[in-house]
Amino acid sequence: MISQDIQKVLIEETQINERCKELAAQIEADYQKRGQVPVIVGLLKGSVPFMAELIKRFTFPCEIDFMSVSSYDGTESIGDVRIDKDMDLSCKGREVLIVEDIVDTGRTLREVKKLLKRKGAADVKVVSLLDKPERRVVEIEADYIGFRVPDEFVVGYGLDYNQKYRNLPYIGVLKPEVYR
Ligand SMILES: O=P(O)(O)OC[C@H]1O[C@H](OP(=O)(O)OP(=O)(O)O)[C@H](O)[C@@H]1O
Ligand code: HPA
Repeated sequence: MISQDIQKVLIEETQINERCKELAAQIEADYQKRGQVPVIVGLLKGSVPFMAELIKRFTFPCEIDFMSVSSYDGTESIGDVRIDKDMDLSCKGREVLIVEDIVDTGRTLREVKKLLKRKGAADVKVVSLLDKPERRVVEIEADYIGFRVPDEFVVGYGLDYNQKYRNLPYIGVLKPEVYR
């Protein structure tokens, strides 16, 4: 059982669901005012559970797409951001809402925002389930944040360690022996 590898739970599933409700209401109010049909772009793979929980609460018209970018090897940021899969839809002249699982160093977000702006997106906003501000090396903030987390490597609810633990329904910290 993967839950045996967890040292502590930081954020319970019920807290995540509650926060998703609040975030969805806030985003809905903002986008309704704008009157456009935004493209909601999930960054694979970590954003999948959060995106699913969030978008089912939207009642405004929107389109969904995904991008795949990689920037981590184990617990280490490789410093470089690689685009493995681009959006299928065009973002030219569109309002884009990026869905992230975590903003850590900020490098991924900087590169993805840069790319979408270069491709002509009219507006790029970001919603992230987690924010780890102590680790930031790039000056960037998400527009909507679920929870702030301390400077610890977290897993669950989409977040992985070496591709595992994404399916945990909560956010937790692994036992140190798992990294050995
Ligand atoms: O702020 P940063 O330091 O750039 O880190 C945040 C990014 O790192 C993780 O992606 P990863 O490359 O591990 O891909 P994944 O979503 O498939 O796990 C996470 O999903 C964010 O996209
Ligand atoms: O704390 C983290 N956990 C999982 N993936 C991550 N990518 C950046 N930071 C993290």
